[in-house]
Amino acid sequence: MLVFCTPHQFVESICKQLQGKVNPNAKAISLIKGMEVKPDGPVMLSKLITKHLGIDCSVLMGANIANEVAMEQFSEATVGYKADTSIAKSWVQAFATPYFHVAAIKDVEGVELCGTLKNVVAIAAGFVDGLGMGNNTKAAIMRIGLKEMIGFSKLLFPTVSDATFFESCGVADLITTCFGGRNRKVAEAYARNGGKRSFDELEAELLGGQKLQGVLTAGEVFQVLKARNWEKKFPLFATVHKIAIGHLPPSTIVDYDNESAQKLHRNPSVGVIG
Ligand SMILES: NC(=O)c1ccc[n+]([C@@H]2O[C@H](COP(=O)([O-])OP(=O)(O)OC[C@H]3O[C@@H](n4cnc5c(N)ncnc54)[C@H](O)[C@@H]3O)[C@@H](O)[C@H]2O)c1
Ligand SMILES: O=P(O)(O)OC[C@H](O)CO
Repeated sequence: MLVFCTPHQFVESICKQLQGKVNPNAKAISLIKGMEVKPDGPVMLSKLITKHLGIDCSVLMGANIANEVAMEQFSEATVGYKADTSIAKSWVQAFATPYFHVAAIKDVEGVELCGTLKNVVAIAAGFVDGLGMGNNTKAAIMRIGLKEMIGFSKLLFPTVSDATFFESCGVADLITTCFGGRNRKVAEAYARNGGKRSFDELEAELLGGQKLQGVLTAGEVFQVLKARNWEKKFPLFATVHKIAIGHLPPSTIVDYDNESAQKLHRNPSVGVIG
């Protein structure tokens, strides 16, 4: 059993180092929240691991801020698996404890996209905090962000299930990250400084060697939006990226094209009910 848990930007190089050294019967699981964007489109990391190592790869995502899990405080997680129920059962057995409840669902892309995209929304939530706005604003941003997470996931993978977003990997992880995560923390500092200190500088100062995922993911999501002409469908995702690279001021996080957002919410082609 191989467990992958590293910042997402290093996965491909790690896989290349492992090539030819892994038993073909091994099973992998990725706890990594992020994706890669290749010239022909986005690639989920579970797929990248399978491609490089030729082994099955499930994912485990959820509302799991590491220090709280380490203190054995009750939390839940979701295993996303491809097809084989016996593999899913073995991962649940490997991870579950009385204080860490694990459920498995057959929606590997949906579970992985929840973990990936919530980091972009957490950056937006951090901007709201840094701007001194209150809980109503943060809740609004989280609601719009969740709608964009669902819409984007279903456009990329029509098999993604609505039910996935109500598991720990979905709404629960969104909530914990928007209130207690590192993405939120660094984005708050970025907005407090009016966007004048870079994310790289703030990450180094505030995270003591740990790595942010949301800013890179916002850039990767933006590449997909540009390539597919979806920018107007996902105004929050696009705005987070533009703020993070300094093309817009942090205050614009509540100032994006609301008309487009309303259209997204009512557009049945993205499977979102207004
Ligand atoms: N920390 C959490 O609360 C938490 C919870 C759930 C999921 N995750 C996800 O797990 C993944 C890993 O997060 P983390 O918090 O454990 O990592 P982290 O931010 O603590 O990053 C440090 C790790 O990255 C490794 N690293 C640094 N540079 C590297 C390089 N060039 N090549 C390879 N490895 C390198 C370090 O050795 C170290 O193990 C992320 O995708 C994150 O979103 C984290
Ligand atoms: O600290 P963050 O923002 O990387 O979030 C950590 C985990 O993803 C929460 O489940």
